[in-house]
This record gives sequence, structure tokens and C-alpha cells, in this order.
Amino acid sequence: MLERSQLPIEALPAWAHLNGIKFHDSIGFEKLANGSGIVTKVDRKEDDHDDNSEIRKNDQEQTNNVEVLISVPSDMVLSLDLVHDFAKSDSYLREVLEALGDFGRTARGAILIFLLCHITYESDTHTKIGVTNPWSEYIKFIPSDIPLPTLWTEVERVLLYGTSLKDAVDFKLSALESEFDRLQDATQSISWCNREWWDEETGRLSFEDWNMVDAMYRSRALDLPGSGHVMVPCVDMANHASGEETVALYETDEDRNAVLQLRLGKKLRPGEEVTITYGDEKGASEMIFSYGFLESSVNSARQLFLALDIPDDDPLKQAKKMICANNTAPGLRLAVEEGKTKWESDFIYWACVNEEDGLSFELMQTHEGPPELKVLWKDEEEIGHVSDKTSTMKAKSLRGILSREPQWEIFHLRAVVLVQQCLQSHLAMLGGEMEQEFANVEHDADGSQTGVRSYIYDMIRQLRIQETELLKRGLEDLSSEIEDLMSSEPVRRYLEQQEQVEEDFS
Ligand SMILES: C[S@@+](CC[C@H](N)C(=O)[O-])C[C@H]1O[C@@H](n2cnc3c(N)ncnc32)[C@H](O)[C@@H]1O
Repeated sequence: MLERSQLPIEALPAWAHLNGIKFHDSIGFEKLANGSGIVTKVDRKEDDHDDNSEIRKNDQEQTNNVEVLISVPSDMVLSLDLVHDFAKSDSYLREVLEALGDFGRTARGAILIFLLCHITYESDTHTKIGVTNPWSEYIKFIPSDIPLPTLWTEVERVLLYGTSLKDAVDFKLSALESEFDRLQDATQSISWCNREWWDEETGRLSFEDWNMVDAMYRSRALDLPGSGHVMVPCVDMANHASGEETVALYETDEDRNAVLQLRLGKKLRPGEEVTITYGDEKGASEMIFSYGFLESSVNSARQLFLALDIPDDDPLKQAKKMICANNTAPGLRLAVEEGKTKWESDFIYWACVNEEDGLSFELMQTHEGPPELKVLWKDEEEIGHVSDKTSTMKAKSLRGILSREPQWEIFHLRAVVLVQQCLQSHLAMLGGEMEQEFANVEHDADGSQTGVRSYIYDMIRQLRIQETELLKRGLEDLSSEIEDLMSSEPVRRYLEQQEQVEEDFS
């Protein structure tokens, strides 16, 4: 693994000052219970601006009386464009970006490669490599102990059994492993990469490094208005608080600076933490996945995503999976909206209809290349298309097509029953014996005795409780949805026909 040097948070104001980042005179950084954070200095005196006060009343007036707390010049905001600008004068970075093709042309890909290159430049390299810039130093303020589940121990991850986070983390880890393999394939012929990263004797790059830069990006990237997904130095030191507790928000000003500004109606109180929201609507599982914590004041899972598959005995399973691959996520979302649970999934309808209902796949010979698949509804309407490269859906959703059919209630009932089975199987994994087993798991403060850190254990326990509650509520609401569907005309007629067929046979 690459070694990383760190800088103390106390050195951040000096770094920021050198790099044109301006602060309201009452804003500072401190070590808090949840890592570093932005705080209002205790000795703040109203209207007492000393010479270091860089955002003054004039600037505040220019921004329509919005109190600007931090202002970061656009050329310090780490974006896809800035990485490619840096690459113009840094041939080391440029070689890696070019070798990775399309991946290096996405914001996440470019930023991950940038972070990895700069951590390498600043590590104990065999010869001096790379072109440093202010971000080479800023990376040293980013902590290494990031509590995201992709960085948890294996024993801790096992405790996610039954939660919606389990599949998401497993999937993410295998996606990260594939990316790491691609990085190796693409860069081992570049001599500096081979020497510093891959060579059996001199290379020091490991999967943990890739996992770490992904976690840095995932837990700190902001969707900055007008700039997309970026990393904003200093502003990314803001911790999260939701609802009325959120003190500040981030914006882009007319000069394209990234600014942290006080929310309207909020006041800076000496000693108070300056928080932003990472997304009030995010579910418990997503908060842990992206940021590694749960807010103690939130006691609902809000929403969860569960993985689904087409059953193995479905004769069209492979073809269905091909058409779904680019068009619909293989899962369902369960959420609380306006006091009731709601579920959404287009994928599930692919598991509910087959040839006897009107779904068919037709093989088409092409002039060049392998044959392609046409997806047909009732032999006449082409609803999708699968080639060896991609698959496309012509209609917006299969649900939309089925909802126009006279048997819609029958198709929908099949979907609701599958949702019910899915929720029941997750609930079984969260409760009963599993609950008891979880309660018996040993843990200790830093995990050195048991492999499980107590705060991670408590967080998973919280998630298990909240998701159990949501699943139970979901199942209650599904029972009444099933009751309504069972009494609908098409379902009643269908069941009568089925009974008739059975009687005829007997
Ligand atoms: C954007 S960074 C914020 C700065 C971070 N505290 C640091 O030391 O660099 C996001 C990370 O801060 C921590 N964090 C933010 N808000 C939190 C909160 N309300 N409770 C616990 N941890 C929090 C989590 O570790 C999260 O992944």
C-alpha cells in the first residue's frame, strides 16, 4: 500500500490563505467528535474585522446580503475539467488518463486517477515524479480513517446480512476490483506506473489504495450547481446535519467561485458547528454507504433498495436480463411518502410476464456481425432491441405497456406478490434467530479484540432496526394492495377461469 503523509487541520487556514481561498473572519476548522469540521470561532465579536478578515461587508452586499462563509476560486475546485487542465502540464497524469480512455473522461474517473497519482507523487517514490500543485498538499488534510463500509473489516461487513446495504456493498466492492484490474491492464506498460505501482519488487500499489481514493471521493464530492460532481477544498470539511439543523449551503457565485453561505434566517453563533446537508431525503442505508454514519436524530430508514433477479426457472431469463442490462436497475425501491409506503420497480414486471402473456424475443440476422434480438409485445409492437454491444428499450417502461392491457390488474398482482416475497425474505434475515445472533456479536471500541468496532456495530444495529420497521410497514401496505387487486374484476374473472380449468381436469 502507498504510504500517505497527513497534515494537521490547524495548518489548513495557512494553506487556504496561500491559495486564494477567502474566509469570513469568524470561520475556522477544528477537530470534532466526527472528524474535522467547520466552526464559528468562539472569540467572534460583531463588526470587529481585523486585517485578516477577507470577506468583508462589501462582498456580502454584492451577494445580495447572503453571508458568505468561504469562497473558493474556480481554479481550486477539483473537477473533470481541472484534472484535464492539470494533465496538460503533467505528462505522468496525462499518460494514465489517456491509457484509461472513457473512464478518465468521467468526473469520478478523472478525480480518482488524479488523487491516486498525487498520493503516489507524495509517497516515497524511487525517482521524483509528477508535477505538484496545491491539491497535492490539500489531499494530506483528508483523513485516512474513512468509515465507509467498503473499508470496514470483513467481520463487520458480514453483520449487514439481511439489510439492503449488504448487496450494495458487495456489488460496489466487486465493481472496484474490476476497476482496479482495468487500471493495472491499462497502465502496466507505462514505465513509471510499472515501477511505482505494479512491479513485484518496486511497486507498492494495492487494491486498498484504490478503495481509499474511491471512499475519499464518495464521502466528499459535492454536486456543485453549474459544475457537476467536484471536490471543493475547505468546503468539504463541513459535516452533515439535516432539517432545521443545517446551518449553511454551497453554491456557485457569479464569478464561478464555489461558496459556502449561511442559510437565510440562520445566525453564526460562537462555538457552533457550521454544517451542510448531504441530502435530507437519503435513506439510512445510503447515508452509511456514502458517508459512513447515521444521524442520531433520524429514526426512520426513509427508503431502501433491494436487489431482485429473474427466477431461474423462467425460460426467457437470459434474454430478459440482456434487455434489462442498460435499461432498468435489477431491484426495487421501498420508501415512505406522505405517511404511506410506496414501492417502485420496472424490473419486477419483467419477472411477471412471459410468452403466454404476449412477451416474445425474436432473433434477427444482421448483414454484418452477430444476430440481434427484437423484443416484441403481442407479436406486433417492438418494445426493445438487444445487440451484442447494447440493449435499448423503445417504450419508457414495461410497466407503462402492461398498464394499457385489460389484464393489467393480473400482471400488477403478480408484481405485488413478488415484492411481498422479497420483503418477507429480508425481514426473515433481520429478525428471529438472526436477530439473536446479531445481539450476541462481541465488539470493542477500536475492534482490536473482536474485529468489530463498537460504533460500527451500533450503526449496523440502528440500520437493522430501522429497515425492519420499514419492511414491516411495507408488508402491511402490500396486504391491503393485494386485497384490493384480488377483488378487481379482471383478477376475479381470471381466478374463476382457473378454478373452471381445475374442475374440468378433475
Ligand atoms: C465531507 S467529509 C466532512 C469532513 C470530515 N469530518 C473530515 O474530517 O474530513 C464527510 C465525512 O465526515 C463525517 N461526518 C460528516 N457529518 C457527520 C455526522 N453528522 N456524524 C458523523 N460523522 C459525520 C463522515 O465520516 C463523513 O464521511
